[in-house]
Amino acid sequence: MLSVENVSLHYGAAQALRNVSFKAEMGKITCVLGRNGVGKSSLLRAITGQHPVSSGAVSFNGVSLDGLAPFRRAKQGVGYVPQGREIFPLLTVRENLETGYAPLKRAERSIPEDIFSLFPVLKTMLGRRGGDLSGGQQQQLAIARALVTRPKILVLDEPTEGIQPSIIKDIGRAIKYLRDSTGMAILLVEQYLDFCREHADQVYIMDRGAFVHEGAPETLDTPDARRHLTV
Ligand SMILES: Nc1ncnc2c1ncn2[C@@H]1O[C@H](COP(=O)(O)OP(=O)(O)OP(=O)(O)O)[C@@H](O)[C@H]1O
Repeated sequence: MLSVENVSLHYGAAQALRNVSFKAEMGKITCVLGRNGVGKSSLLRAITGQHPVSSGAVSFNGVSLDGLAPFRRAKQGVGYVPQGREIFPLLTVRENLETGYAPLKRAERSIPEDIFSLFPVLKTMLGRRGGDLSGGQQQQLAIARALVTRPKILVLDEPTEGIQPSIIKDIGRAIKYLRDSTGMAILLVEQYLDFCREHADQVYIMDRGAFVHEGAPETLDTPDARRHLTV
């Protein structure tokens, strides 16, 4: 499992995470909810190594990730789908997928076929440039690219943001399939309450850089939880 213990993170003098601790278990979908700017992306940056933590510890399956560069975390099995997708617009879909080879040994460098079962549209668009895809197709490509790295934990930053409902459904189906078929851990941050309610096994709510609520998805409907989610 992924374990985050007492992590704080600063941007200069501004503190974005305050002594955050939580766990994301294998074979479970863990969802972190919160309003704009409460620190959700910062939490994922701390986990993936995109930004250094000021204090605290992050480990995955007993291996400390502290101080490791992002590509070394990818080698440990941390797959990242960043906010805004960060597709390479001038590379083709196939080339975007192949950037996921970077942490793999030469013999492992192939595109797993089940990516195309999850997201069939990608197979028909392998030769198209990433920048020509719709937002929803780019999100599917970003998830597929992370899957090429053979992650043991998939970390997604607001995967439903700006995406049409039919593709949100496909993404929901995909993460459930991945959880059930591979037993990987899935950690996602979201503002979209219904998506978390429907798919999460465990939810956390973040407010001003700290967790203020933890429980099963049904607990999202309590007044205490709602207080931290309404704008
Ligand atoms: N690179 C940065 N430099 C300075 N401050 C930053 C930086 N990135 C984020 N912040 C600040 O840190 C706080 C947490 O931001 P973060 O992006 O983690 O929030 P978030 O919950 O992911 O929000 P959103 O839903 O808008 O992505 C915010 O106050 C934000 O303005």
